[in-house]
Amino acid sequence: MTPAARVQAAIVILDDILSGTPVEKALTGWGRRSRFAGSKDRAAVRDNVFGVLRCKRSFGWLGGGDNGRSLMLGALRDAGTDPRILFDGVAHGPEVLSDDEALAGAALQDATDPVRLDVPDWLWPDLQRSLGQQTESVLTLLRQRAPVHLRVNTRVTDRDALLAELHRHGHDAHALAMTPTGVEVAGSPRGLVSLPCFEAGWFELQDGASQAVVDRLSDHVKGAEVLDFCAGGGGKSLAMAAYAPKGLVAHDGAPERMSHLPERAGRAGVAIEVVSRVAGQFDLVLCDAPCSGSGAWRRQPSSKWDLSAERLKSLNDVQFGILSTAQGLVRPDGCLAYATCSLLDTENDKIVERFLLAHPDWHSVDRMCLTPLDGGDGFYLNVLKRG
Ligand SMILES: C[S@@+](CC[C@H](N)C(=O)[O-])C[C@H]1O[C@@H](n2cnc3c(N)ncnc32)[C@H](O)[C@@H]1O
Repeated sequence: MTPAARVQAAIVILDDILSGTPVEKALTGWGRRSRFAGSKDRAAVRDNVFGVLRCKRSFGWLGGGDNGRSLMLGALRDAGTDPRILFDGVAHGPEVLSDDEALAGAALQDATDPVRLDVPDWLWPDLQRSLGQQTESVLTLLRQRAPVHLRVNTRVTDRDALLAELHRHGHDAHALAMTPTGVEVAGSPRGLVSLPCFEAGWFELQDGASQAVVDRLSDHVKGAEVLDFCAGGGGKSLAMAAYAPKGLVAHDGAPERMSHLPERAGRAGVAIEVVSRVAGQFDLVLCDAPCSGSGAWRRQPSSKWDLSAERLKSLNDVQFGILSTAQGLVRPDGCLAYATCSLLDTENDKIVERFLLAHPDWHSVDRMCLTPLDGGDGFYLNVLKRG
């Protein structure tokens, strides 16, 4: 496919998404209808779509509209590319720009802050209150593509050996500063999971901030009975398993989300008991709660636009409910850890405050707040104890 044809494909997919089709479904649907597209084409089209979704408001402003065509037009203007080069009317590419389209759009410096920084208006006060002076720099980073991070499985190898193996296979990779287990790979993650060292359990794809959360819990994990109460796909369970707990149980309110965990644990050479009902009490209970995902908007940009005040409020109630249930699963001298990949204080400190008001026998013993300025996703952790 030509660059223009890739742009036209992105326009079609974006229009499908804007009409309500979920992102992955829209991409898969286009992929099925476009057997001629090779893997590089598919990757480039996907990149176009995700690039626009991250910057939907500012690109719409630059392109003078909010349909797929205007958004791609804005994307090209933002990149400093003359759109007439790609909107040239040649077969499979976008139609030539109309006079109206050529004149539409305005300079970004005239846009409001939420438009310029690509967030919904209603969320702007919450973001400003939560991020303070870092609001502009954090939101600017969230407009860009997320870095690719790996977690070395220290039960099998070490970071230097993994780096050497990645270099040997032609990947440009370096150690991450924010976690001793982290590696950043330049460019795309494609091909990484086909490496023999992946099959041998040397690494998992995991953002550095997720790893840093588990590092921070490592003293509570070593030799302890641990419950990962919201295990999902098991990223944190696997990372905790590397810190040698005495036992590790994975649970999730939607147990089907853990379906690949036994296979992943087998590859990593670690023991994780997957349960749909929890029995007993634990030294550490981690609640990696469902949240807005605002710290990971680079990876899931559509969740930025799908979030609403009502949805946030209902997430807050779920978060509080999870902590209230999970505290009963903690041994008297154990720890309850609350984590989210959110940047919003309403999902972080405010939930912990609400929990402590309702459960005055608990108090906070550790707290960590990461933003993309630290090198990975935004993440929040608060560790609570009784007494
Ligand atoms: C942020 S995800 C967990 C990600 C996972 N810990 C990881 O590192 O890959 C949150 C998970 O909480 C689960 N969940 C939602 N409500 C729950 C509840 N009431 N009790 C337990 N888990 C719940 C969701 O199904 C989802 O898998």
